[in-house]
Amino acid sequence: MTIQKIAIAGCSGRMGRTLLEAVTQAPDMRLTAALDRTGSPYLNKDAGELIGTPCGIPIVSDFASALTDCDHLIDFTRPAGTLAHLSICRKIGVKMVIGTTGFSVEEKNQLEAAAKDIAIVFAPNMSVGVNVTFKLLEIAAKALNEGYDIEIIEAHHRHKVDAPSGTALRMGEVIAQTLQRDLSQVAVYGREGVTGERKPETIGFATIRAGDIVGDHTAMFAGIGERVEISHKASNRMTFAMGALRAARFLIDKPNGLFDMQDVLSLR
Ligand SMILES: NC(=O)C1=CN([C@@H]2O[C@H](COP(=O)(O)OP(=O)(O)OC[C@H]3O[C@@H](n4cnc5c(N)ncnc54)[C@H](OP(=O)(O)O)[C@@H]3O)[C@@H](O)[C@H]2O)C=CC1
Ligand SMILES: O=C(O)C1=N[C@H](C(=O)O)C[C@H](O)C1
Repeated sequence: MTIQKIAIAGCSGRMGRTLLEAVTQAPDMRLTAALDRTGSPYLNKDAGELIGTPCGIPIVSDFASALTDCDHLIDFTRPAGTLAHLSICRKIGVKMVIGTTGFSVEEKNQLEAAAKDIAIVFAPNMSVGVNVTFKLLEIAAKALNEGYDIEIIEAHHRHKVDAPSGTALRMGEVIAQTLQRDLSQVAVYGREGVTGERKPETIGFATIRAGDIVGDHTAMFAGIGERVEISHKASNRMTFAMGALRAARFLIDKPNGLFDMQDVLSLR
């Protein structure tokens, strides 16, 4: 068994801490770098202290030198951070697993360009359940392609900064693509005031931010006399972290290319 050398960006964040737990418990992985941004109060502390088990790896902020002895960087931070890390990984040939959400179209193009040189898995949701849900949405959209109004509802914790969630947007993309609609033309993000009647081809998004909700997503297909709801509810961030580890294993023999969890889970 070849041991994969893993670096974690944003290691003191919610996902960073969960990833620390997952990586330090994985028999085929070794944590070789734990990174936080400049100014983090955790710099120079043992990364394991964040999860109650010291591991001898200090938290540092100099990505370029910390990444020299790593195979993969797992990055769940913010678009600006991920893009800065991307350019270093591209330069020194470190593969990336990117879970960050909230990228603009232009920023996503930067990921695609970097994937010419390094292998990347980029997915708004790394859980197996959500990725199976995307397949269920294809089936539902194909069968309920007329006479059903489509709405996507998502709920997350009070600290989440982007909306709608990356997963909700991907759900919209999957449905729009199946129905040969252009999401940028048919998406409706929230409603207020005298909105007029619903246009049949629209795909609506509704966002809830409250408490400690880990991540709930529902796609509703509402017709006359019935409605179908396809839901996923995450109750623990470890489901995302385990998906990220699967993604890193998937990348071992990939020299370059941009992949998502549908590739990792052979769902395409
Ligand atoms: N794909 C998936 O399966 C999942 C994706 N996510 C996504 O992952 C991301 C992180 O979520 P979460 O862990 O809850 O967020 P947190 O805010 O808890 O953690 C984010 C971490 O990134 C750091 N960070 C913020 N901005 C920058 C920057 N510009 N450069 C470098 N580091 C930065 C933060 O540092 P500081 O504390 O100093 O700000 C923190 O350590 C979000 O985009 C979220 O949507 C979340 C769960 C699952
Ligand atoms: O910020 C989060 O917490 C999550 N973000 C992802 C998203 O935006 O879809 C995935 C998950 O739902 C948790």
